Parts: sequence; C-alpha cells; structure tokens
Amino acid sequence: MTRASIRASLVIIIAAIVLGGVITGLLSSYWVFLATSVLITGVALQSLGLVAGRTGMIALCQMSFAGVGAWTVGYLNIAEAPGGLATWILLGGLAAVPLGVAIGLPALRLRGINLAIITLSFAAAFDVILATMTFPGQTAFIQVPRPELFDSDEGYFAFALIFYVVIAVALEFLARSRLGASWLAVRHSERAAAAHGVSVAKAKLSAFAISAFIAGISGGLLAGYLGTLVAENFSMMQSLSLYAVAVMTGAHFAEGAIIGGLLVVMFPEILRRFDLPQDIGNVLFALGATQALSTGETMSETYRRLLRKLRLQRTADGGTSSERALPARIEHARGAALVVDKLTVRYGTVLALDSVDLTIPAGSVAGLIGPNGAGKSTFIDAVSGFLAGYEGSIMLGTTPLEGKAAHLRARTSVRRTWQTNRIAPELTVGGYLRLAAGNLSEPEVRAMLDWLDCPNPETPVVAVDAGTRRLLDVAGVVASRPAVILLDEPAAGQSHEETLRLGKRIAEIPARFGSSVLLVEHDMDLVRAACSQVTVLDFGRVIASGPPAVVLDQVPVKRAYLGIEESVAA
Ligand SMILES: Nc1ncnc2c1ncn2[C@@H]1O[C@H](COP(=O)(O)OP(=O)(O)OP(=O)(O)O)[C@@H](O)[C@H]1O
Repeated sequence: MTRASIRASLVIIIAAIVLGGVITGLLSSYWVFLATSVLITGVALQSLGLVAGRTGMIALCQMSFAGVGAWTVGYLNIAEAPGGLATWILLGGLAAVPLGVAIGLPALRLRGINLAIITLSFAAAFDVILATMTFPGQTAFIQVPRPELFDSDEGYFAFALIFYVVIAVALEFLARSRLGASWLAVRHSERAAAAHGVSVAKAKLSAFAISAFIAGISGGLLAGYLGTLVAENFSMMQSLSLYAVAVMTGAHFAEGAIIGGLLVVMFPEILRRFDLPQDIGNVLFALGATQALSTGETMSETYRRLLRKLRLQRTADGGTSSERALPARIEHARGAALVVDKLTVRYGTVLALDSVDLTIPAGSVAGLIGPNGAGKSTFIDAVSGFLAGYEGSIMLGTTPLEGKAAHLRARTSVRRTWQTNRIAPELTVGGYLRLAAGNLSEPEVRAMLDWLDCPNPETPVVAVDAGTRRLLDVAGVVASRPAVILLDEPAAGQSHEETLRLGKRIAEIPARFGSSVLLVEHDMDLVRAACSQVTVLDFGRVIASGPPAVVLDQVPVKRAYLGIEESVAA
C-alpha cells in the first residue's frame, strides 16, 4: 500500500512542479490568475470526489461547506487572529466539519434521490442565510491579505498549488488505507462492506467530515484569492454545477479534479470571448454528467482504462510467492465453533428455515446442501447478521450472536462470502484483500493471492473475471482467519479442474489458518473433496446429516436434492 501511495504521490508532486514551473514561467499574470482559480476549483472538486465519487453519496451542498470556510477566514481576518492565512484556511476547513457530519447523519438512512433532496435543501437554506450576511470586513473595505511570501499572482498560484498537492497526496494515502477501501466498499455494497466488519455509519460520516474539511479549505483559498466575497460565490447553482462536473470528470482522481477545475474556469472564459451566453457551460456539464452516468465511466476512468490496457500489454505476470509467507494460523477455541439451535426464519408466509439445528466442530469443514430455495443462503444470512429477525439461537463457540449487527458479527469472528459479486471494482486486488483482512504484510498478500490462484495485488478488480472475483472474495475471508467462515457457492463460474483445486484449498483451511468452514455448494465433487460432514436442507428442514459418503447415498437426499424418483434411487 505505502509503496503504491508513495509512487502515486511522487507522480503528483513531479507533475505539479513541472506544470507549476511552465505556468508561472511562460504565461502572463492574467492566465496565472485564472490557473489559480482552476486549482481552487480543483480543491472543491477533490472534496466532492471523496463523498460522491468514492463513497457514492449524492452531495449537492459542497459550496455551502466552502462558504463556511470562506466566512471563517473573513472573521479571523477582521479579528486579526494569529497565524496568518494558511492557519485561517485550515481553521475554516475545521469549521465546516461539524456541518459535514450533520449533513452526513441523514445519509446513514437515505440514499439516491432522497439524499440529493436533503443536501440540496441544505444548500438552498444556506443561500438564504449567506444572503443576509455580508462578507466580514466588506463594508469597511478590509480585504483578506495574502501571505507576504505569496502576495503576487504567481505567488498565490504557488500557495494554492501547495494546498492542492498536499490534499491530493493525503487522499492518495487515504484511498489505499482501510478507511479508503471501506468508502469504495460502501459505495458498491453496504451489506458486503458490513460483512468485512466495516461500520457503514463510520465510513459515511468520515467521508462527509473529511469532504467538508477540504471544501472549507477551498472556500478559504478563494477568500485569499479574491480578497472579499459575495454569497453568489457559494450558491446552490454553484454546488449543482460542481456536482455535474465532478460526475463527468471523476473528481475522486487527482487528474479528474484538475480537468474539472479547467472546465469550470475556462469554459466561461471561452464563452465570454465568443460572446456566447454563459448558461451553455452548465448545459454541457449536465450532458457530460449524463454521458458518464449512462456509460458508468468518468473521463478519468476512461483515461486510466486506456493506460491500464497499455501497461497490461507490456508487463508479464509478477511471478509466484512462497506458501511459507501465508498469514499465520490463529488458534481459536476448541469444541464447537458454531452451534445453531432451532433456527426458524419466515419471509411473510414463506417458512424459509424450519427449526434447523447445525453444529460445526472446530477445525472442520462442514457442508450445507439442498435444492434451490431450500434455505441455504437464508441460513448464511441469519448467522452473519443480515436478517432483521429469526427464532432460535446462534452461538459462536459459547458466545451468543443475538443482538449483534452484521459488522460486529464479522469483527466477532464470523465471516461470509456472497453468491453475487459484491467487490468494489474501483479497488485493486491487494486493496480488497486488505479491506477484507486488515493489516497484512506485502508478502502475506501476495502469498494469499497465489494460494487461491488470484491475480497479483496491483491488478484492478475491474480487470478480473467473475469466477476469479469469487476466489478473491474467498481469499479475503480466509486471510482474516476468523473462527467461522461461511462460503456461499464459491465454485460458481469455475471450471471442473479449478473446482477440484478449490476443494483441496478449502479442505486445508482449518489446519493452515485455524478457521472452521461451512460450505454451501451445489457441486457435489467439491462437497466430497472438502467436507467431513454434510447437512441437507429441503424446504427449510434438515432431512439428513452426517459424512458425505453416507448422506449423499441416502434415498430421501437423492430424491430431494438430485431430483431422482424414489423407486429409481432405491
Ligand atoms: N427476501 C426474501 N423474501 C421472501 N422470500 C424469500 C426471500 N429470500 C428468500 N426467500 C425464499 O426463502 C426460501 C429460501 O431461499 P434461499 O435463497 O435461502 O434458498 P437457497 O437454498 O439459498 O437457494 P439457492 O440454492 O437458489 O441459492 C425460498 O423459498 C425463497 O423464495
């Protein structure tokens, strides 16, 4: 993680130095002045990229956070607070944080259009408030002073560039941290994120808080840039237009934020020169955003996809790593790893599970099979905490799981995989493994991926096929080495040879990693290869349980599961 972050940060810093040198060295003061505006808009877009691009929440009040930052700088200026503009800007960012958290609270329950309405309403309310407050010092003609060292247009460009680069580098590191991965995971599937022990509430609130902080900084930078401000600088329309640009360019990427800044600043300039109405810009941004939403790809993602294609053509596979580097086995309690007693689940009138008893002995792989609709996934949902309610009891060893939310059960040591792909495609393979399994060393990540035939850690998930994503899902839960692993049809999409190899790997899990496994599968070869005991469900009831060789030969099992008539089966 750190190596990739350092590499990306160096690219940002070098690009900033080169571009900064070219802009200040070759362009006139007027263009440098405009370029500063690009950077400040870029900072605002970075803040939006975090909350909307990374975490997938619609935030239409970003300029209100910027307004809080700007007004704070104005007040600190007239109060002649110590520290100068740089300190005031940071304080302006901090002042926006409580507001960001307050706006983030509805996001815990609301999504999509409902969240959009809430944030837009806030932007409208903030418009009204700001319209009644002139910028501090404006009536007395007091301007926000720039720092002495950065007083000229070129100097202030460098000042804004430093802020842009520091934020871009910080976001690079954050993006590759567990918190950053949890934002992407929440955006893709809140349930899958919770299954990795991620607190969805924490992920959403932290995204709003950090995003408001960065937006506040952009407002403070604008105060120093223009000296004094008006409410229109932070209007609801500004927030809307910024959102459209962020969606179009992919503002969660450093280059996307800069391209967005360029469009926002240069479009009005071009339209002005050609004597065209300014509204054309907003129409084009809306069209661009619609295009990005309908293709599912922003401008930055298109650019990165093409770059990746080029790189993949050039790089060979990274080679294999040693099995000795696999994460060390964890000793869990002996006895029964999971005890499920009289588990009953109803979906309205459908009785999905009817008084199911199932025990997984510690250090074993148990199978759970049954025809479609027998209740297998419902069983996994109940144990992993994804059902609103059930009857009966579920004990992890001697600890009851009742009353624990899904992410707490995951942290308590019950982890699951999913039948459908729920891995955020924006992550890399290594980033996903770290999200799922926490702090693994570089060799551990590589060894774990090799062990389950997954691609190397730098591979973007978007470039991985569906079958391999399932293996990656399995690698994530196995690497976290919980007491109990629930695997929901991991072999779907695998060839026969791959399935047999996977069966061998699953059978090795208890001895190698210390976890006990419940395997839900339709592939009987895999069940025979991996499981020491098997339970058969039919219409939500247990109809047989015992060693696979015995159970799979029983007449009721053949009839129910394999669809063979009783007389033929007998
Ligand atoms: N959310 C739901 N609402 C209503 N009924 C549901 C819901 N989820 C599952 N069911 C029903 O509960 C029963 C058990 O479904 P479940 O998905 O657990 O079966 P399964 O054994 O996992 O099937 P498959 O092998 O197809 O995945 C089925 O009759 C199904 O239609």
